[in-house]
Amino acid sequence: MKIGFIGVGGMAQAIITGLLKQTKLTPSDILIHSAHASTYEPFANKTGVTAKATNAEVAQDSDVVVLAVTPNVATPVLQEIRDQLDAKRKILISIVAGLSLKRLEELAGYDLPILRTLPNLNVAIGAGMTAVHANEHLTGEAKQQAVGLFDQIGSTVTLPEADFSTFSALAGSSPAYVYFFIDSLSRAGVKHGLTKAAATKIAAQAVMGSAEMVLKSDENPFGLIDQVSSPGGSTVAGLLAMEEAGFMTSVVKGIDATIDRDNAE
Ligand SMILES: NC(=O)C1=CN([C@@H]2O[C@H](COP(=O)(O)OP(=O)(O)OC[C@H]3O[C@@H](n4cnc5c(N)ncnc54)[C@H](OP(=O)(O)O)[C@@H]3O)[C@@H](O)[C@H]2O)C=CC1
Ligand SMILES: O=C(O)[C@@H]1CCC=N1
Repeated sequence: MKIGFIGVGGMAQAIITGLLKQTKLTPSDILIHSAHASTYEPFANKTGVTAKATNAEVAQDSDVVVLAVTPNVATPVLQEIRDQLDAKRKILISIVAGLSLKRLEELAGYDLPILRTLPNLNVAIGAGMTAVHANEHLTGEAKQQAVGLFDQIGSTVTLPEADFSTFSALAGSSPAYVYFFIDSLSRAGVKHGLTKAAATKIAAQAVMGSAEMVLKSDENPFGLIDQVSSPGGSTVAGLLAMEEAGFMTSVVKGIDATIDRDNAE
């Protein structure tokens, strides 16, 4: 199976890196093209994937075409490759935030099997979280194959398209917010005398363990907060100070702004 990527930015590179690490796909199975050779040629040289000269060549020579461009250029790019998207032989996977299946079908072909996805950057290490929704033409083995790509680089969840914006904030953008939280913890460690490297490792390991605890424990997060907060202790003092500075409100406001921006696409 040949997989072609149109757009080779941060997210496409993360998916390709994850696929090469976690699946049986080899660099020769992957084709790429993007707007600037200065982006895709060094990536092809580094990973061994094949750089093509045009978007149309990628679409022509791939069984699965992954649309990984920014939303503002998705329309002209799909118009450019539409003739190559033979509905009997190709699957289109879109990772473009805010681009509906209806719009994808209008632009790429009404009979084309299409999987709309919203992955996150952690697919690069096989720990992604990806929402998927297939159109009516993507069924059976072809659907399993397309969704299976994302199952192999993390977890997937099938969601109604109406929930994609919320998912995008909670899982697509949230890695940035969690990295920000880790960096904030780490900076506080530096303020109190730790090196940045030591503080970052300590903070990241604590966040990773805490996420795993939430997933594996029967308790909800508030129950776990209570277990950490010894009566009269330091944790509850820290929690109250964070809340006084608006911790939960700032997180919810950030998610609201993320959803609003996604809906404006
Ligand atoms: N970043 C993330 O965590 C996530 C991103 N997404 C979605 O993934 C998509 C890509 O985002 P991201 O990787 O962050 O963005 P980037 O800006 O990093 O990548 C966009 C890519 O599109 C390419 N491109 C622009 N114009 C064209 C064109 N005419 N033909 C071919 N390629 C073109 C760019 O080429 P060049 O580099 O050569 O200029 C670049 O490689 C977006 O639609 C976004 O919504 C979804 C989930 C998470
Ligand atoms: O910032 C963005 O628009 C994309 C969508 C989800 C993550 N990154």
